[in-house]
Amino acid sequence: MPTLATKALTYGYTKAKLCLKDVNLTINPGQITTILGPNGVGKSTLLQLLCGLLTPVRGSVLLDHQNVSQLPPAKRAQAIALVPQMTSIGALPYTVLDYLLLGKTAQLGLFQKPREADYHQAQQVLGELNASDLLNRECQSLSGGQMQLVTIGKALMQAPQIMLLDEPTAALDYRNQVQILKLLQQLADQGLGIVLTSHDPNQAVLLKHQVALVDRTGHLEVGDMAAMINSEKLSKIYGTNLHVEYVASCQRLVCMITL
Ligand SMILES: Nc1ncnc2c1ncn2[C@@H]1O[C@H](COP(=O)(O)OP(=O)(O)OP(=O)(O)O)[C@@H](O)[C@H]1O
Repeated sequence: MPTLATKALTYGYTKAKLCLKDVNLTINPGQITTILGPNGVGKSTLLQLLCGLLTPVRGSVLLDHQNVSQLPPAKRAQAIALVPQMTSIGALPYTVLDYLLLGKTAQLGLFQKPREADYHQAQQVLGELNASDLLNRECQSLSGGQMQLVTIGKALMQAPQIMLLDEPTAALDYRNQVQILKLLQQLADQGLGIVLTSHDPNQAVLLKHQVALVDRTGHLEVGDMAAMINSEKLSKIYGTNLHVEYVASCQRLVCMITL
């Protein structure tokens, strides 16, 4: 499995205003990285840079030693899957099955139809997500949470080596949140590099590995979960009082808000 790394990555949508500055982040095989930070600091932008949808103003994103923005799109899609934020997915005129099969595009020839095995994979992926009943539904008829599961399913269809997920549990109920977090752990155990954004530091605690905090100046600090998740760092980054405490009954740190 490849390593994905940014070197002094800098980006702005306009020249006048940079939103990410000198970001150095390494995503190793089998490692989960949770990106936390306030609204609008550039977390989604970072994911789009990591998969080559956006091109850095300065610095680079390297997949092993190859520049991601110079890789052919099919090669990129074979290595990296992006699960976009729910708010950026418009109304889709597909059935769930057709949408899932779009995940195979990079592996099929130009005029090649999906193969028998691809249909089986679509059923299997929905089964893993506990959403088999959605197979023949129109995407436009799905609830927000159902669509989020299906969108994760489409990324799984790509059989990527690295998965980037933008707030993958934002629309999900607690059972589905647990299911997706466990799935991410399983994928990491299989050697995939996993990066997700979240607004819940508790997810970073549960997923344990690496945590990246993006601040309002566009700088990113990265470290082990134990070093990054504490009251002081989180209160500072979010600009509000947060309390992080070990709760024995949960056997983990818990992040709490206070009013
Ligand atoms: N296409 C675009 N054109 C211009 N500015 C953009 C564009 N997309 C995002 N931005 C701006 O870039 C900044 C970073 O946006 P981004 O979506 O990466 O933030 P985020 O950290 O993911 O936020 P949130 O937590 O609210 O999802 C924001 O100020 C946003 O308004």
